[in-house]
Amino acid sequence: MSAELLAARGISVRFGRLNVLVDLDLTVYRGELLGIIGPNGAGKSTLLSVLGGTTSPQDGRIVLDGVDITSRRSSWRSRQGIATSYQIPRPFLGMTVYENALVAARFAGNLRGREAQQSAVEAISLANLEQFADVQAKDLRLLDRKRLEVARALASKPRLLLLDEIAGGLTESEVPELLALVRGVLDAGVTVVWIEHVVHALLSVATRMICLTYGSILAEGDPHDVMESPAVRQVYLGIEPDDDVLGLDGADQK
Ligand SMILES: Nc1ncnc2c1ncn2[C@@H]1O[C@H](COP(=O)(O)OP(=O)(O)OP(=O)(O)O)[C@@H](O)[C@H]1O
Repeated sequence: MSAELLAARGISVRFGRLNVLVDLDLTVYRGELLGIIGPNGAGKSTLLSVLGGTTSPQDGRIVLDGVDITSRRSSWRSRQGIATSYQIPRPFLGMTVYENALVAARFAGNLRGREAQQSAVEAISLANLEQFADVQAKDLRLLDRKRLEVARALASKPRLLLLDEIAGGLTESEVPELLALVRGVLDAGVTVVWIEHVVHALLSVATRMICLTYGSILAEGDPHDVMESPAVRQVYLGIEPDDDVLGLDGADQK
């Protein structure tokens, strides 16, 4: 079995005259958590939607586990194991947590009967939502709706989970609970690609990191090395090479 789960090659996306992704190559390795950061408008969400199949690139190829999926729709990709969770959860509000997970297992995962039921139960358990299984989604607080969003994705039995800014809107005290869930997903053997602006959250779980800017990869590698790269600090954090962010220059002045 190859270490590569997904390979995107030469991906270009243009919206009118705007080049959003430019001849981009991306490899996702089995079992990793690949974090993607970058300034607003860098093309991160577009990249995720290209992988998930909701945006078609003008150029490029995407291969999942040796199978060319470039021309496959998002519904086909979800049945083949690519699931996405978005920043703003969109569960069926009038359905219970269990019903939401079951619908995802059946329609996104194409599972039937007991297999669908079992997958829904396992996903709810992994998302730590058992106590809310019979609660309607509309009655959940934001953190639990986010858990449900991830549970719905897990119920389809993904090989690759795409997370689009799922920490957005949470309080600082809620972020660790979300991180525990993401760690559980990784431990369950699901490969994860996570776009996030809450960088400290991403840094605590990412095994590899990419910084995108203007639709191209600016830096790639060990998460802390990427964050410390002068180019990333300049483009993403707005810290110029000469900036004395720690106040060291003044330390010796009397
Ligand atoms: N469907 C679309 N039609 C036209 N332009 C689009 C479309 N989707 C995205 N864009 C533009 O493409 C660029 C990249 O958007 P994208 O959402 O991928 O960036 P991002 O890196 O995810 O940004 P953010 O961090 O703000 O979410 C932006 O300029 C955006 O306005």
